[in-house]
Amino acid sequence: MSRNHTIKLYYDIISPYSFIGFEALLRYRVVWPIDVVLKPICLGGLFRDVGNTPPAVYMAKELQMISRHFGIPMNVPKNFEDFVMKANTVDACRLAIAAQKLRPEKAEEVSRQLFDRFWIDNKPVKSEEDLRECLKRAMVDAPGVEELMGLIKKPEIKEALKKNTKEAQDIGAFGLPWIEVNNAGGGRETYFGSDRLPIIGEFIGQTYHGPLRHLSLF
Ligand SMILES: N[C@@H](CCC(=O)N[C@@H](CS)C(=O)NCC(=O)O)C(=O)O
Repeated sequence: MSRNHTIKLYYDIISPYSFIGFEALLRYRVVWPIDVVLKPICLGGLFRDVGNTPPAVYMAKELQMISRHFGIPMNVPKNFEDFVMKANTVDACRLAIAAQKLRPEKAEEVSRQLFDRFWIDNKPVKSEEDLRECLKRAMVDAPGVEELMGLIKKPEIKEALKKNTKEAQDIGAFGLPWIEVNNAGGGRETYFGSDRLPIIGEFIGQTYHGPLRHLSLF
């Protein structure tokens, strides 16, 4: 049995701060004794259910600075609001869940490729072709690509995305990334945002050394 702290990360590919939180936590897995559990959800559904309509004020400029800080080459399109409002990442998030079920060893890389395509290449992650491209980049084998593309249409995967979204709501989420930390001593805390690693560190008795610490360990 693992004696690590368990961190659940609730995220949606549409959320740029989720991308930062995803990479930040996965990087810290080699720095802190943590297990990271990925929980793709539907941010639109969460906002609707909790009645949140957040303003996108200052986000575009701030994101460019944050991505530099983290060394994640995100691109914030000029038509940022339009880009996000017109996007649909529901099937992308279903694919992230399907990968956890069918190709767990590829699940992280599938999410990463979806985030990369949307937030680095600024390309949609909506059509079958878009999603197939991400699976190929994640080095999923050809039969796996076909199985996963079939699986995202199945009720069990649609339900799993709804279940994760409801679970996030039940633990207080109103935005993303939403992070639940269960420390090894039995304590539990939840956090909103990719910028909470210093206080998460405090909760699990670890020090935060900035966004690039993992690089100095190899
Ligand atoms: N300070 C947080 C901001 C996160 C954030 O603004 N997330 C957006 C989605 S990308 C959200 O859920 N906003 C809801 C709200 O602000 O109420 C961070 O750095 O991660």
